[in-house]
Amino acid sequence: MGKGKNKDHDDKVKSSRGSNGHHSKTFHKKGFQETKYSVKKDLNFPAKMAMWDFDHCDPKRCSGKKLERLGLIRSLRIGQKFQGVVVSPNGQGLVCPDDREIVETQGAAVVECSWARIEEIPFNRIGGKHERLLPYLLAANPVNYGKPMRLNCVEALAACFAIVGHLDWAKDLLQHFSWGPTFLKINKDIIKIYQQCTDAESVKKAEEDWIETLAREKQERKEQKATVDIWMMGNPNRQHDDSSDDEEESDDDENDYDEQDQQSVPDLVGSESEDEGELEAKSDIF
Ligand SMILES: C[S@@+](CC[C@H](N)C(=O)[O-])C[C@H]1O[C@@H](n2cnc3c(N)ncnc32)[C@H](O)[C@@H]1O
Repeated sequence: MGKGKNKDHDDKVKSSRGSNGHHSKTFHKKGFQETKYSVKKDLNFPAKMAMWDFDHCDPKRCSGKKLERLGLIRSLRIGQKFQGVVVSPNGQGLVCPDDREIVETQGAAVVECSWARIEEIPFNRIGGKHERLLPYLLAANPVNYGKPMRLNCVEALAACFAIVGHLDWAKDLLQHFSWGPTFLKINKDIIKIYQQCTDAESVKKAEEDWIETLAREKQERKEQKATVDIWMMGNPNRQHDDSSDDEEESDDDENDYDEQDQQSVPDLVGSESEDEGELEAKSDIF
């Protein structure tokens, strides 16, 4: 029995040559066929995917490396260009539904690096003819959860596929990550809007409208909260002072309200500017 088990194991462990030219051993783990060092091709995925990997990240937490282990993505060398859509902080226009044909025929690529070390990337030696930014989307990965624009590599690729109309590809890709489906869930509404656009300009307009709507809704929520807070503070005073002159009391209340209102203005403005800072994180990042 022990012999048979070993034989079975030996059958599964095979030497193969990865895209980086190194020999590597493949092994089976949790239903996937992975390789110890890099690549085991999953030839079933419908789109080509590639990355320039600058090895900035912890391999255990790096989504690009995981895609590579799954055989879904290939590594490109510095100096090598990519024919498909390059989703990159160096992009000019935004990914848009008009990119669909390029993605379908040539695929999509990302730059696997640390956000903190982005200035070290030799963007002039990587990339391609179709370099793109992503429009406003929220990250769902554990490192940058809830932050706009700070997507990791698998989220960036999935976002690109979803925007060009391949939500099915996005789902397939993200299902390899426990938090992956959450990315599509928290961005569901805005992805639908982007999918209905055509070119980069229309996506830009949709993005601006979305950010404006978010900012307005946030402002309204704050105003509602401020009003509720004022009434919560005001009502007990009324109850305590019911013996005093109604008119005078009413004037005081009004003054109190004004004062309160005045005081709350800087607070609202202050916290709103923080929010705007968050909404404008996109321009801060790039
Ligand atoms: C900076 S790396 C971080 C990778 C991370 N260490 C991981 O585990 O995947 C993320 C890459 O995804 C792409 N990306 C993410 N958000 C983007 C955005 N808003 N616009 C353009 N590209 C983006 C870029 O290729 C970027 O270099």
